[in-house]
Amino acid sequence: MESDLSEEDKFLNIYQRLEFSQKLDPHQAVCDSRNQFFVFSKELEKWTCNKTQLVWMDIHLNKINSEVDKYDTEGSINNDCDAISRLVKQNGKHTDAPKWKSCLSEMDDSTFFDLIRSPGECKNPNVVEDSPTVQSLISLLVTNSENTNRQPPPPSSILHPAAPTYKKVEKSNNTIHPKQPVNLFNSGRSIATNSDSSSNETDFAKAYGKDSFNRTGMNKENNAWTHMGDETEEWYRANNYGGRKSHVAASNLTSKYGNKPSSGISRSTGVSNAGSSSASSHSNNVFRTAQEELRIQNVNKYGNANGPYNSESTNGGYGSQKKSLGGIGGKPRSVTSKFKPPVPCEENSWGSPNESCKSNNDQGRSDLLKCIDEKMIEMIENEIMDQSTPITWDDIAGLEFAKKTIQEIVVLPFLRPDLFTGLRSPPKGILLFGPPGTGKTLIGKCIASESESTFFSISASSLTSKWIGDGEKMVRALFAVARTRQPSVIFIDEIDSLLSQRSDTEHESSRRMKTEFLVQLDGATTGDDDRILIIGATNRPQELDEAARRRLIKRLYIPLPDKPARVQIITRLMASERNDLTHEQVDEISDLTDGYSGADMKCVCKEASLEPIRSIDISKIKHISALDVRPITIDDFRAALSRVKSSVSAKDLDQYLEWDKLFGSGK
Ligand SMILES: Nc1ncnc2c1ncn2[C@@H]1O[C@H](COP(=O)(O)OP(=O)(O)OP(=O)(O)O)[C@@H](O)[C@H]1O
Repeated sequence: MESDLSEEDKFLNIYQRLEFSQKLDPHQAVCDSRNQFFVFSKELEKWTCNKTQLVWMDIHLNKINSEVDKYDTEGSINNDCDAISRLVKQNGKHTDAPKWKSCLSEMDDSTFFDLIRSPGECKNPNVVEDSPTVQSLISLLVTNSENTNRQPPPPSSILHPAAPTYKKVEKSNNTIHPKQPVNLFNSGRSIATNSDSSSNETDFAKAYGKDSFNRTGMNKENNAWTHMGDETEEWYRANNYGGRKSHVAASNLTSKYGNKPSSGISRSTGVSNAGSSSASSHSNNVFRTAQEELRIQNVNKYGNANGPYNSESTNGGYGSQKKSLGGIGGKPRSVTSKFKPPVPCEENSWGSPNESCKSNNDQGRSDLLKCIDEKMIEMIENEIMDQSTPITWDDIAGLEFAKKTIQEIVVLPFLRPDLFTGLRSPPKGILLFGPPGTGKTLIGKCIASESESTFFSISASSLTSKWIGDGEKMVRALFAVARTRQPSVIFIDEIDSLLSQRSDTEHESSRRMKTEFLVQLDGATTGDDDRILIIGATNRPQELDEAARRRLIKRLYIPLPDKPARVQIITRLMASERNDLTHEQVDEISDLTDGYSGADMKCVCKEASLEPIRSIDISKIKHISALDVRPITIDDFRAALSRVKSSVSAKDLDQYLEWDKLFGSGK
């Protein structure tokens, strides 16, 4: 599936998600600058998740799909989730948060600041050269110090001068896996090398379009390093950072980094050779302040001192129109500007509502959604809110007991809430358990359409992989949106993987998501006012967390279809196909399919319906009329049955029956 998003949109999308997920919690804002490290070290764990998220998004955007296949050393990647966990495992040695924590906490201040300024040159033996963690760390420092309005680290352009790319790296024996996403903050493209600046521009322009080359504020004449040099100089002027020199001329800086063949990060960030152009721009040794230099260049280039971001200028700066990297008023966010998260309305680090929160209120948005990220709301409405064809009870074969119970406890109370109050109030959590492919999802959809509710369908594995790191926020957002769309049904497929029994070894983010889910579940299932029904579906009820089990009061076993149900499925599916099956033959097929699930039955029917096509001579298939294709016969079913087997074993069935006896709502 090719995404319609432009490269820039994709980048903004990912960048904002990352930025969003790095938003500080209030307690982190009180830490002093040295303690920041501990906080950020902790955050590295979070960063690991973000990388995963990034990997996932890349997978989703079809950027590394084929690479994932190559990566599958065990030969069985079943889904994105597996792929990601494997990628994370591989990347693990680079993002080893505890190791970083101890290594950095022991580090003296000067090593620490050296690391920030020039990670590639840091001589600390514990710092892994080329480690993406170093870059992540720097990115975190930059982003977070902006968030907290504390003393800023060096300008981000020093550390990651180039715009991010989706550069594909060929598989190699590097310690960093080739499929590891290109660090957003480190493009791997060295833009500013004087000798090949034009080719770099071409590269960059190729990747982002000619326009975006200008929009980043980096262009051929006013080349990136000159710009960086100025910014750097200003930064050093403004901040006596870490007790170091308060003023360092840009040329000094550039020669320091520019002439050394540095390794690791600085090489890849483009810092290493970047100095030469700057040096030439300062070669006449006339010292100007950064501000002056910038103004002159802007006047030359744009005809005004404010450069591309001049409010009157039609030349849109990067993000100067609608989109911006957290920038305010169309200007890109600078290192000293106050962080404006893309999150519309969570409390900021200082405990007061942020700007976008206020504007949301101004716009009169629902109170329920005011603290939820707009992007998440959008995602929920687009991806999770199910607007597929309504399902009726007649579409579900068999399962009479489950249907009757559900009608009684769910549908009627949803339609007439006034009749079902007090003792009659219905359960708000239902668990559907049973073998795969027996119609649990169908029932969920049917409940939603019959009770005229909004249907939210989410699979737990997508919560844990797709929104990894953001899972807990996603859960909160999901329930908030569901509250605004009442009555609503939230259907959670594979609920066992979301609410499996908690263990000490599980990841922090997954534990947080579980807790959030249970809290929301509790709220939704005990709140009298809410008309939200939670339906969990699982094939592994025995793995469900006890607390979750308790909250899903009605636990209904959805078994394999019995014979009448199988007849019903065959008849319904064959109704739309030409066939010459008699009642007796349908009966025979249903006998032959004992032990098949509803999904298996569908497979058999599909396979049988292909037989008439297979019998057509391949040379005639192009011209044959649909009416000339022979009808489906019993023999086609016999052939299909030799290929399609039941997917559920007798042993599995015993387990369900046993669990039903213990915890099920029975017959
Ligand atoms: N009782 C049924 N009546 C009609 N069709 C059914 C029934 N059960 C399953 N099917 C068919 O099988 C397909 C899969 O069913 P569904 O997704 O509801 O199963 P499920 O129990 O949710 O499976 P899983 O546990 O794997 O998610 C349906 O789209 C439908 O075509």
